[in-house]
Amino acid sequence: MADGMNENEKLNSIKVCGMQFSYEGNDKPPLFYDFNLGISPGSRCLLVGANGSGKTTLLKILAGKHMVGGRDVVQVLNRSSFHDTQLVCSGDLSYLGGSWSKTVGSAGEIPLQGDFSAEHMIFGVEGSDPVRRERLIELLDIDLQWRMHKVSDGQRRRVQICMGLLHPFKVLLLDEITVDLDVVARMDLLDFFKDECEQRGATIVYATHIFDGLETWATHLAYIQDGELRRAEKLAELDELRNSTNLLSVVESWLRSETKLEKKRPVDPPKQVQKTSPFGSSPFMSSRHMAYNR
Ligand SMILES: Nc1ncnc2c1ncn2[C@@H]1O[C@H](COP(=O)(O)OP(=O)(O)OP(=O)(O)O)[C@@H](O)[C@H]1O
Repeated sequence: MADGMNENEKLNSIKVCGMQFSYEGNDKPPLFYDFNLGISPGSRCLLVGANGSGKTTLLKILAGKHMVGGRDVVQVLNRSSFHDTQLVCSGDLSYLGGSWSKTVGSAGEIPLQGDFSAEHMIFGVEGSDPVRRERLIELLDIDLQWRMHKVSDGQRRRVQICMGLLHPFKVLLLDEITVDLDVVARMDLLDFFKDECEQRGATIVYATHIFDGLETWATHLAYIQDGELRRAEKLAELDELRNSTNLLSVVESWLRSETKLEKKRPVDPPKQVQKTSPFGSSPFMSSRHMAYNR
């Protein structure tokens, strides 16, 4: 189906098996416990859920920013997203998150303190294809003379998005990056993403609270509540959507009817053991549940 992909990659672009995750120093039950997810190549999967349900955390785990369990627990393109740094360095795996100061896709950490032009930022990303770069600059209507510390939030965001998309990703993780964009930029970008999936077999996971125009854009939907996967299905097979005006009302009804989930199992080993452990909270103590932040 997808150019440049081997047989293994065609099975699942993203695979999460029995994942457990807690934020460090957190006494609460794990945010994710025995979490499983599989996303096939070419999918455009919406990730929905209430504030605090775990969308950003999940995307960051998939992006390899937190180490969770062993190499086989979180796999992107059949490789461990945390351990295999080539995934991000090569541009195969790209993450576009909320904050500009964070890693911009395969472009690395971007300092924003100085007076940089959009041109400086965009052309500073090495190894990008000039044709793709021109297409993105045009699509996002970027003026290369923009001074990054003087532009609007939306204009700054366009440059960030452009940089994150310069390399032809195989898996793209989007954490609500369209909030600052005007409606034309947003719709053009969504069309671009659709082309990327249909023409190159790229896979996109998009966490958002804005559902305008997504009924026909997305192929799949994953709904999480309090770190638990409640629904994961093809959008075309979503019964509620047939009897509803739009996706917004479907998701709204899910969130309104959420009841508190039963407490997940406490983290092992039990606290008492941890307290009496000779290792205390040593960072060298190996734990399947420990999160290492990148
Ligand atoms: N750095 C952190 N340390 C400890 N707890 C955290 C941290 N970041 C997030 N959390 C907690 O993890 C849970 C999930 O947060 P997350 O940001 O993944 O939710 P979200 O679904 O992306 O929310 P939103 O829709 O508001 O963006 C929340 O209860 C939050 O308080």
